[in-house]
Amino acid sequence: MTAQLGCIADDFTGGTDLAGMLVKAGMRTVQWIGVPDGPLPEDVDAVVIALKSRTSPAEDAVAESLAALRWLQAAGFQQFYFKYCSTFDSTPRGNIGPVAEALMQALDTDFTIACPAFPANGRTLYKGHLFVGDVLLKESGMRHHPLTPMLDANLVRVLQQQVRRKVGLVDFATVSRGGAAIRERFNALREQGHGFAIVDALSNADLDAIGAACADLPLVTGGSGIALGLPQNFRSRGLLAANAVADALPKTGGLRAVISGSCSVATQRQVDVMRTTFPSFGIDPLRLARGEDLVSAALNWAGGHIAQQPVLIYATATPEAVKQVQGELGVEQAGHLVEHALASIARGLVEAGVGQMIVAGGETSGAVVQALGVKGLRIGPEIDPGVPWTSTLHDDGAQPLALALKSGNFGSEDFFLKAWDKLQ
Ligand SMILES: Nc1ncnc2c1ncn2[C@@H]1O[C@H](COP(=O)(O)OP(=O)(O)O)[C@@H](O)[C@H]1O
Ligand SMILES: O=C(O)[C@@H](O)C(=O)COP(=O)(O)O
Repeated sequence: MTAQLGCIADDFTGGTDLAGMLVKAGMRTVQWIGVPDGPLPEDVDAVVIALKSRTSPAEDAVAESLAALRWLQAAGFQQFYFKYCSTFDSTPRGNIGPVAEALMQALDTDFTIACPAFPANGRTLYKGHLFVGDVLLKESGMRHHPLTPMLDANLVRVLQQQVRRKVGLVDFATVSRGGAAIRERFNALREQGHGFAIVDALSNADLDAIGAACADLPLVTGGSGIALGLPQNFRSRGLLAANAVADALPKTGGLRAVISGSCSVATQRQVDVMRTTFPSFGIDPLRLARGEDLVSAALNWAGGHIAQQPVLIYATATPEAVKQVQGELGVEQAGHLVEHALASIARGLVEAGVGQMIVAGGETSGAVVQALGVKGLRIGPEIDPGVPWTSTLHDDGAQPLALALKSGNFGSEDFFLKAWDKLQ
């Protein structure tokens, strides 16, 4: 049996996070970059179509998500999943709400959940409030995100600003009573006219219970955590092969590089740690804006170091530095300028023999993967929760590239140092 869960992710790191979770839970999963132009491969239980729609204009995000949904429906998928960030990255305009509502309408369903919880990475929800580690979302590093600063932790309120349908809550008291109680609450909310339920979750056991309660929902929306609980629904209906886990990657060699465009607290730390022992090259957006050819400069510099050891090329900066750059260039212009430069550098590095590359940052990964012309990814072993190694899929027999698309917020501080060992 194939084609059980059809997923749409709003960015590429989020896509690999979700795909890695599904592989871990026993679903054979392929990730496509953008809407596929071919048929569904055989023996695939889940497909993740990764879009770069998190920060695009809402109408573009909706149109792309609907195109992805149409492909998944044509491929025979029955249940659908909209994956967004575990820190609910969005602006008051969206895109979580508008995309979710458009998918509901296309699927002719009047109810879904919204649950970004990912306890293994410290994202928990209590009484509708999202915590990142020990603090509320609005007190976490996400308040300084360059593109989607999150200033409110109450997700009922945040989502309500983005949608027409009413948003309700399934609180922890209900979640802790298990799948049947959660399903009852879904029904009650639906009868009261709610279209969305924010669902509390503090642990993986809660995610399992929520997953069980979602077995019959045509559309589930959330972070990657909820994906832990869904495969069991297909397994208990006899729809998954018994020993389906396949996280082995083809062998890749080549030179090693890290490209970092995330400015998250976690990535700043990871960049600092790598800089202390490995050659590194910083990209200054203001110099880019003045027209300096930092792409060639970075590639020339890398050529002198990379044969001996992994190199780091980064735009990662503190919130103060980012604010100053954005003040001079504008938020979007600064983002695009940096993403474009890092993507060109990544392409140059691959042309120069890089075969194993880590990219930090969702938007940054999107730009890099598009510049490399990557169409699909096979999912490999997990480096840290939410970040698997992947290898690029090619239909022309080309040598695959090992890619780790690291969500800005994820990974231990030695992530850029330890990740390579997981490829052996
Ligand atoms: N020094 C900088 N100044 C301004 N913007 C930057 C700087 N460095 C990176 N950026 C931009 O910040 C954004 C970071 O987003 P992203 O790559 O998604 O990281 P994350 O995964 O942490 O959200 C990108 O658009 C990137 O180009
Ligand atoms: O759910 C998550 O936190 C991640 O999978 C994710 O979406 C990553 O986004 P970025 O932080 O923009 O990399």
